[in-house]
Amino acid sequence: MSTREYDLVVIGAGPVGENVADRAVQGGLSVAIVESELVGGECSYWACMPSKALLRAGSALRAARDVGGAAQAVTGQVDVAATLKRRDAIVHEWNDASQVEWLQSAGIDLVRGHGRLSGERQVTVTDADGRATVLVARHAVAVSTGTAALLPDIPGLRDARPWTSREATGVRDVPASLAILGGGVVGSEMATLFASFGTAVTVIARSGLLGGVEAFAGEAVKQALTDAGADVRTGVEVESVERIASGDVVLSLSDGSEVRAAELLVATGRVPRSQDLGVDAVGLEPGAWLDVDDTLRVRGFDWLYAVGDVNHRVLLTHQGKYQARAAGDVIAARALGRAVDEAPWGAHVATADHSAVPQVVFTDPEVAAVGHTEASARAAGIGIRVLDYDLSWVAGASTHADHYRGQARAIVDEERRVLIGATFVGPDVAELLHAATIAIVGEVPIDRLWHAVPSYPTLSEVWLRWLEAWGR
Ligand SMILES: Cc1cc2nc3c(=O)[nH]c(=O)nc-3n(C[C@H](O)[C@H](O)[C@H](O)COP(=O)(O)OP(=O)(O)OC[C@H]3O[C@@H](n4cnc5c(N)ncnc54)[C@H](O)[C@@H]3O)c2cc1C
Ligand SMILES: NC(=O)c1ccc[n+]([C@@H]2O[C@H](COP(=O)([O-])OP(=O)(O)OC[C@H]3O[C@@H](n4cnc5c(N)ncnc54)[C@H](O)[C@@H]3O)[C@@H](O)[C@H]2O)c1
Repeated sequence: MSTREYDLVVIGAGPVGENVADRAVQGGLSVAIVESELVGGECSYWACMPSKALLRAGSALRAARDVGGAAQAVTGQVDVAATLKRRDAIVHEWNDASQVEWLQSAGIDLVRGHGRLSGERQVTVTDADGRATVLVARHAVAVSTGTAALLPDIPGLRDARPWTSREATGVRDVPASLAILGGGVVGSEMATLFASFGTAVTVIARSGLLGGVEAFAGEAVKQALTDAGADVRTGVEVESVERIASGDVVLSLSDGSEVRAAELLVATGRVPRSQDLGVDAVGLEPGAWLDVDDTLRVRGFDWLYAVGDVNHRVLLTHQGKYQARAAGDVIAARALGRAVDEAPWGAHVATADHSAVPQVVFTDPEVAAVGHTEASARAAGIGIRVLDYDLSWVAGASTHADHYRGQARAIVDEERRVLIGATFVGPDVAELLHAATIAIVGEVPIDRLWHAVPSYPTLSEVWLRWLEAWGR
């Protein structure tokens, strides 16, 4: 067994761990990063990148079909083989050589193998041949091990060999039919994707689609999926699952009906990858989320940090990377005795996690949201005004597409007279989102927004319509 010493040891080289390590090196620390699978993590190989690569062909085709002149040039369906090939290129054929090269260029030492905490400031890494290396951290250990798919306790489910998001995003043989359990972000995006491939999709959701965003967004996605031929069943649960002799999967639902499909995708949320992480060696519970303060330090420790999905603050790559920038900087500052800025919106805290999280869901239509929804603002006791506008009424929508359908909602804090939430639903709304994020984080007074003039004719003119609804 060999022992090596570093200022910081990071476990997990997903997008978040990579960024913690990079910032700490830039701050003057020596850093080792431990990875058991591929450098780049879930996001690069089995989540964000392959899913968005696969969804793009369908969305580009839908966009062209709704523009007279372009529509006439579209004579076929999505070319599935070509789409899978493009996905393979975007995930670098599941080879992490380029990410390893980047780690080297950034001055971060990679230790391949499974990392486990083996004591205070100590990580033991076991490689594929069973050899152990002990990494001693002079200052801190950061856990960025992410999440795995949650499989609910439904009779027969595990034996039916269901897909998780990994099999769906890594698909090679597109099934003729697919049942999807769960109507959250993964379920809705994968339903959109496989419907675009011509698969007969059935979604089974116990409530509506996309809980957590404004209800009109989930309803628009449900309508579009139904229009695309998918069977979307909401308000039902799966009671049991069986893979029958023919190879199909049969699901028995709470309303007495059955669904039969070639494959079943389970998209019912995530569990933290803390089960086999040695957290019990430092008094924490295996399999639990790691609870952190705003500097991403695990509560009760002065040397242990948890950054990204595994801390359960926000399960999104960009927000995890934002946390990583704060964590890498604060670890270096604390190690080297520099000033720490822990005030809200300071350099060393992830304040935006609480009030300004942006997310784009790449369904048809796209859903882009940041900050509060009407329901979350009211639940927080904030006095608000809701400004709704039909996106198809702005001039830009009529040139963008022939039958543009969309909706936009702003949530304004009446007392502070600032925007605290925005939701856009419609084709190509993703790029509208960042302006709203800036307005929320910057707490731009609504009266000043009158001077932020959207270009004509763009979809951004919805900002003007919101202001007109607010009044001056
Ligand atoms: C299908 C799908 C699509 C998604 N799409 C988007 C999207 O479009 N946009 C978005 O913002 N978010 C998206 N997400 C969420 C996003 O994938 C996560 O928020 C992001 O991957 C979290 O990054 P992370 O670095 O914390 O964890 P991960 O990306 O999960 O990386 C963790 C790394 O740690 C390694 N690891 C785990 N345990 C150990 C150990 N004990 N020892 C050594 N290494 C270990 C793992 O192998 C992995 O490489 C999607 C998720 C899914 C499932
Ligand atoms: N575009 C993006 O930003 C993007 C894309 C995919 C995933 N992600 C992130 O990845 C994370 C995981 O996504 P997800 O869709 O797995 O989780 P989720 O939490 O978004 O949705 C899970 C859904 O499954 C339902 N569910 C849970 N248990 C169930 C059961 N026993 N039976 C039926 N339904 C059940 C929940 O009610 C919920 O609607 C999310 O936090 C999401 O933000 C982001």
